[in-house]
Amino acid sequence: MSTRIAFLKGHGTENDFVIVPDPENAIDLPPAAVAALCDRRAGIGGDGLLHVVRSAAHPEARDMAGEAEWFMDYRNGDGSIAEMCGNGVRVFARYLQHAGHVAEGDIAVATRGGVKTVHIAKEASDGGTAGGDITVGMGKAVFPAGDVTVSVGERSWPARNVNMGNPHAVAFVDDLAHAGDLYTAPPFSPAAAYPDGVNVEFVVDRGPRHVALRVHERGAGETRSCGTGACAVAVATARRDGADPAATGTPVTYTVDVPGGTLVITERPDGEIEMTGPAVIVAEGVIEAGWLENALR
Ligand SMILES: N[C@@H](CCC[C@H](N)C(=O)O)C(=O)O
Repeated sequence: MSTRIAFLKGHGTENDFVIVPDPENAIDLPPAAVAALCDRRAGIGGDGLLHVVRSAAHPEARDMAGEAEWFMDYRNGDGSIAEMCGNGVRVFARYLQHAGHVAEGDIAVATRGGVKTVHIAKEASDGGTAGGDITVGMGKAVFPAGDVTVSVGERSWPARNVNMGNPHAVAFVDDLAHAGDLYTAPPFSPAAAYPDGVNVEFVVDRGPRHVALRVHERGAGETRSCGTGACAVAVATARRDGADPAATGTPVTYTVDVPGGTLVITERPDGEIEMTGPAVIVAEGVIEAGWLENALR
């Protein structure tokens, strides 16, 4: 482990990340190091960590290097690995722009969930400091068969099993407060539905094609936003509402309010899902020499 590591801090709708630029994949980031960096009291703090590596330098991304120069090696805040992070990929693209690796417009980013197309919009004409919104082609949702139940305390709900590269259980509730404090992961059944754990979204209606969610993320706890979760919620809500773009040939758009902001999700007739939202770089610095070694003792 190098003793001096440059980092940045960023967020997308308040889903926040420690960003570790490491083009040549020279930094060893075992799960305990990631958890120490994401610790909100003793570390920098974040729901997750974005390890920024050239695809050609990472064994999991080498075969995507021809399509996408950069690989988002995403880790959850507890150090576990996830297939995809929707807010993370927007913040990742914002970092690449901030560092001068890419310009506004279309880029490709390699992820464990495949290559994602990302569009970095021009900065808003009002000169907002966060830059323009970023739109990500999130791929298609998969609906694994079988009923799932999610519970919190005495209450339980049927949930829609949606896979956005990573697993989600989407439960429609009468009141977001019914999700409780979400200090622990909501139990689900059957256990076989999610052998590797699950992200659980609780959803209420806000208006026509407008919903709000709370989320408990696998590997992070309750967060202020989840991009893949918002996509899972949009498609689950569309099916509940009888809206299927593949059947009608018309794209369907949902506005998804999350505790940390708003995301706009469109499902196209070919099943491709696009997510649009903000991505902000907050700070940058250097990790104190020796701190990580001490944290890992
Ligand atoms: N916050 C993310 C999802 C991160 C991964 C998730 N916790 C998992 O383990 O699948 C997002 O914005 O999609």
